[in-house]
Amino acid sequence: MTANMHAFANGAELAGKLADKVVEALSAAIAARGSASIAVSGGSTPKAFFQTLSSRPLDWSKVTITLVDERFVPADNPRSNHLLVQENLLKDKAASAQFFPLYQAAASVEEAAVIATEKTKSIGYPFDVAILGMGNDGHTASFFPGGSNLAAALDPKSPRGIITMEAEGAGEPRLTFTFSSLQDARLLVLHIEGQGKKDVLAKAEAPGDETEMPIRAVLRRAASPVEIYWAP
Ligand SMILES: O=C1O[C@H](COP(=O)(O)O)[C@@H](O)[C@H](O)[C@H]1O
Repeated sequence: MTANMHAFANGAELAGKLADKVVEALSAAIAARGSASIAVSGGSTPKAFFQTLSSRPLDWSKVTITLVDERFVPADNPRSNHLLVQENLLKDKAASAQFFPLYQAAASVEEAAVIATEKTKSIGYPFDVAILGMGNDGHTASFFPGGSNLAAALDPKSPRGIITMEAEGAGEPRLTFTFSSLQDARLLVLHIEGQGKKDVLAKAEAPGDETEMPIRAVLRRAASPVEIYWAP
């Protein structure tokens, strides 16, 4: 489908411009439907963007925030995406937003996925905004090459909701929204930084199997245009 590249001089400039774009999309959703939703990624890339976004004026009490994916670890674990969002986004002006975690204190990751799917249904689809990241192995969300549930995660016929993923490169078992849940977000962003990630993107844009670089599913088949935000 369509991908539009937005390149910036540095991460701070990117964080500001991406926050502008996201606030515009969330404000439009509130004006049109009375509420707004955003699914965000974890990892090392989004920290500065989260901090910038959290300081922006908006009726945050009408905004629901969730995660694109999560590790099967509680929120006090340093590797938790929830913790990253808690410390960098759910503060300042954005403190009044509602947050839906994916991690559930269930006996198994499978059970947690069922509970999280049920709980996040009330957010409503499509998401107004989904911000994806990308790993150096070409994964996005928790769609990992060689992942245990990769085929189901990428299948456009799989239902919206959360499924489990285990993979060599993933560390802990993961919880991830399916491709069908994310690909039609009203604003669909791929946020990457560094020359290395730009090179990975170029490889993903070349011919090759989706399962080798699952970000290809988004670049090739997302219903919404993919807005790529990049800085060196
Ligand atoms: O495992 C994950 O990694 C990706 C990319 O993370 P980064 O550290 O390279 O920015 C992230 O998008 C995803 O949400 C996270 O769970």
